[in-house]
Amino acid sequence: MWILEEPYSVTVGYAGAILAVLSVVLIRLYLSFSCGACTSKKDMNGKTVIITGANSGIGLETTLDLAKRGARVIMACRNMLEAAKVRNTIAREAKNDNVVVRKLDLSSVQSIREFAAEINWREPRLDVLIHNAGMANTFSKKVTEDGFEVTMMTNMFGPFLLTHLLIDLLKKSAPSRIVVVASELYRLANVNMNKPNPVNTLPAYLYYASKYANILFTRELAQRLQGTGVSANCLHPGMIDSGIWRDVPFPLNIPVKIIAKIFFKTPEEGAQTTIHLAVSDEVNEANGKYFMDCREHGLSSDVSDMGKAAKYWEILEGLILKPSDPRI
Ligand SMILES: NC(=O)c1ccc[n+]([C@@H]2O[C@H](COP(=O)([O-])OP(=O)(O)OC[C@H]3O[C@@H](n4cnc5c(N)ncnc54)[C@H](O)[C@@H]3O)[C@@H](O)[C@H]2O)c1
Repeated sequence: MWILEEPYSVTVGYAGAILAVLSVVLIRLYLSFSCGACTSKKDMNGKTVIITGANSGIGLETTLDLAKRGARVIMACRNMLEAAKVRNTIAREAKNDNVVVRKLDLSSVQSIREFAAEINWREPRLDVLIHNAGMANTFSKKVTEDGFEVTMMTNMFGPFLLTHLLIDLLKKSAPSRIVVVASELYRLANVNMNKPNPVNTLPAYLYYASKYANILFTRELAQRLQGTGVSANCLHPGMIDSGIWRDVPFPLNIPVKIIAKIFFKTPEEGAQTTIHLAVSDEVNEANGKYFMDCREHGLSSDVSDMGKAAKYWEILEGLILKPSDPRI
């Protein structure tokens, strides 16, 4: 075996370490330059924005940016204690006291109805609704108190119900916007029209399916809202080093954490396309589109199928809406 003399092996060791650090720095630099940043300087004074899942990751960074622009930001969160702490930091940093926390658990029909009732009662206007909250349940199958599979409920059925319950306020405040945080991982899945509430499907697959459903939903929503002054667009934030990976089980979580630290973007970088869709005048005319790095992107042909989107919409109506709920 060929063994280096000690001074050489130390030199090679140092050189290797320097090369590794340099590679990571270069990767990080590339990631931050390749990430399209929202360039709009738009002031949001007088505008009200609701953002779900606002207390961590992409949602937190989006909230901070919108608060700095002067918006009234309603942080719709599950964990009130955690959200209140984050809210205070954001209000201080943004010098905006008009940031409030409201309780919303998207996995509970009752919580969604209570949240929407409070908003409709308290808020005179709603300019932007951002469906940001999301969860990825890797292995454990879970059914909610209402009998829905938890990932589909949180990521798709809940936002569908919430949109219906807030649509009159959005229309009253037009021009207004709905922004849906989907994912490029939609390409790995499909929705099952015959089994829309897939309680016995592999949970990891359902994250991808819920993101596919988010895109179908946005496209049909945009079509139905034409002429109302309310637009709906969706986006992929990039691969982001956020809490979404927290449920990856041991020992898989260790390489995932390392990969995320090196190769994924920061939550601040990940928030840019959401912010762009929420504020920028450049997207005034966009409706039913998919964005990435603050630019419009193409979709696969099957998720662009409007017949499929219309059919899925009707299934969701039957699954989650009451006859007395507003229809879009
Ligand atoms: N991180 C990524 O690489 C990535 C990639 C593509 C898309 N996304 C999407 O971005 C969005 C934001 O995720 P993130 O990466 O910031 O992760 P995150 O886990 O930091 O944020 C998700 C937020 O959703 C909230 N949430 C989860 N379940 C909820 C429920 N039942 N009711 C209310 N709130 C709930 C969480 O509390 C959290 O605040 C998600 O929709 C996610 O699917 C993330």
